[in-house]
Amino acid sequence: MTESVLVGSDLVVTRSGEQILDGVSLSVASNATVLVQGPSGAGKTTLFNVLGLLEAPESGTLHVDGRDASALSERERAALRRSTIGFVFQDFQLIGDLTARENAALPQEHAGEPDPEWLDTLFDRLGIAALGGQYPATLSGGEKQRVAIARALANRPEIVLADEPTGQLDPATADAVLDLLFGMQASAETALIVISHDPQLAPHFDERLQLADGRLVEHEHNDEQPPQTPSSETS
Ligand SMILES: Nc1ncnc2c1ncn2[C@@H]1O[C@H](COP(=O)(O)OP(=O)(O)OP(=O)(O)O)[C@@H](O)[C@H]1O
Repeated sequence: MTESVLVGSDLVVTRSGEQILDGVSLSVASNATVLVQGPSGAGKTTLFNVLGLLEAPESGTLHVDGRDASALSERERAALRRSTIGFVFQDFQLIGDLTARENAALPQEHAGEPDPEWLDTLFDRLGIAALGGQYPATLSGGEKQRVAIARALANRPEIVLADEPTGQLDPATADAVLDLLFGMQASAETALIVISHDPQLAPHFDERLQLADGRLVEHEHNDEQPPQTPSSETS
């Protein structure tokens, strides 16, 4: 049985008296791919922030890589976030006056663990090896997204969280970016949690969660196991 790398239980977030997350519970296996869907305003980005330790829930518990995040100080949560989670933000969030390579290297710098060979590997696999010296303003949306993916994976995180990673891309580039994200997820053995409106993404994921009004209203497992061979009962 694969162990869970992320376990949220009864997560609640309230803003201005309104429940934005209303008792969300979920468990993500260490190599699972999970798609979180839901209409605008359902609470997807809020869930992304909570699962990514960017925002503390008002109540409920969250275990990340076996550690109870609710019991940690702000500083400890930041350290846990840096060491276990890679983020791909909807708007890339690349720093304009750093090159692509410098942007992707940031998590390694923050952790004090430079690993230029791994960055080379990431840039190669993502097809952006030639773009390392360029600044974000000179990159296309798809190229920026690839740099953002390289940055998310720079520290070999256990969990990658991606908020609408294909939202700003044309369909062909979106497909290419998704392929890369899945390819990297499989080879780096991370859990991949993607938030997206796009219903076409669903078949690619092991699990699909549907959020509505801050609640998890559906949880589907996509069983792609090959059909079982007839059991020994006939032999
Ligand atoms: N800082 C805030 N203060 C008050 N309400 C907020 C705040 N941030 C988000 N909300 C509200 O919380 C609800 C959920 O927002 P959230 O961004 O998590 O939804 P979402 O599912 O990601 O939406 P979208 O798909 O449009 O990005 C929305 O009704 C939003 O208006």
